Amino acid sequence: MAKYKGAAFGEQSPHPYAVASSAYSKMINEERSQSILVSGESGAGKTESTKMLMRYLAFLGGRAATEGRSVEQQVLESNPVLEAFGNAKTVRNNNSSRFGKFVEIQFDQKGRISGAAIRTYLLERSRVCQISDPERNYHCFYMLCAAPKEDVAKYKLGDPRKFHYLNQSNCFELDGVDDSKEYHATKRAMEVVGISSEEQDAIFRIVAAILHLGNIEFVKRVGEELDSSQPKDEECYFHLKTAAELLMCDEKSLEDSFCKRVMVTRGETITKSLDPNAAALSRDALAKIVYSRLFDWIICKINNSIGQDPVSKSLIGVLDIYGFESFKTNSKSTLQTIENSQKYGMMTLVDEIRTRWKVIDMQEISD
Ligand SMILES: Nc1ncnc2c1ncn2[C@@H]1O[C@H](COP(=O)(O)OP(=O)(O)OP(=O)(O)O)[C@@H](O)[C@H]1O
Repeated sequence: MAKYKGAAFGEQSPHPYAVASSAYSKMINEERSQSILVSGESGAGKTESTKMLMRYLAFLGGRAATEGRSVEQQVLESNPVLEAFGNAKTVRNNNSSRFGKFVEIQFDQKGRISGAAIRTYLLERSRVCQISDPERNYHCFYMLCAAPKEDVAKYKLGDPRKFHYLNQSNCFELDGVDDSKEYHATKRAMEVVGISSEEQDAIFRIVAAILHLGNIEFVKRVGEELDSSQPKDEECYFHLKTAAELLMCDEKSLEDSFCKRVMVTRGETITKSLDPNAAALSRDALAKIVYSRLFDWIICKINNSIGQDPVSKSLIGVLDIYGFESFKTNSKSTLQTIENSQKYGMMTLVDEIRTRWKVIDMQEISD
């Protein structure tokens, strides 16, 4: 680190430290905020490079250890929490970030770090309900299944192979990763970033509730002719009840929110029963929205704990964007759609998705 300090860009061998050093010097000398864009294919090393950039900025602008836990320490310590809830195993990377991240490091007049903010966007919500072999869902689900016995019993969990949102893929474990140890490490990191033990319990209750939601299957309601649905059997009713308990909501209302659709027209409210397929889609939609709101809440909590400097002089932003991927199911028409969107603008892409996949929710489109 010391070797790169003050060295001209290109003087030392290529390294993220050289980029961070150059951004810092420019910020001081030109009195202007700087941004570093970290881009590359999935698995190229963007997240690891981002961590190195942060460590180097902390080295240049950090405070002495005697001044208590610093902003830069907190930013670095928030990584395990972000990774537990926003990273998953993909074909290319066992710890792939499934969200974009912009970390803003704020500096004071003297070039010392005075605050920070983490902004995230476009978490891949579809992964919560749908995974393909040999990928995994978000790490936190497996960690919770591998938690100490009393926690597993409290959340009524168990073997991850029993949960539909996890067993669509045959991959449950990662080489060299012990999920039970990761569970403890994540809880420790949560504590460091200011998430209390009650809040941790609330977070894990939601994670467990999502797994229970996924196990509610629907069948046509007995004796009804038109579209209708109800949980398939006793086991499904158990998962419904457990999910309601964990989410602290009414079981019947939760069931109705899957099996019925309420439409409000001028002056009247119409309740329409849904068929089993539509009910399963409602269940998945709820799981996705709850998970993405949980993720946003965690980020917000971390930001409050780190603290921003409202009068900071300048900042260095580090953008760690999504890695590019080529899926097996990338059809020619999908690629054509993306090419068209580049030619004609974003709205073309949005419209094409709307018509081709009949999606109307904007968040679904961005996913
Ligand atoms: N500098 C490095 N030294 C050693 N190993 C590295 C380094 N950078 C990355 N790796 C290895 O490559 C893996 C993938 O890196 P990383 O998660 O940073 O990729 P990424 O580009 O952020 O991918 P994604 O877009 O999927 O999130 C890491 O888990 C690590 O094993």
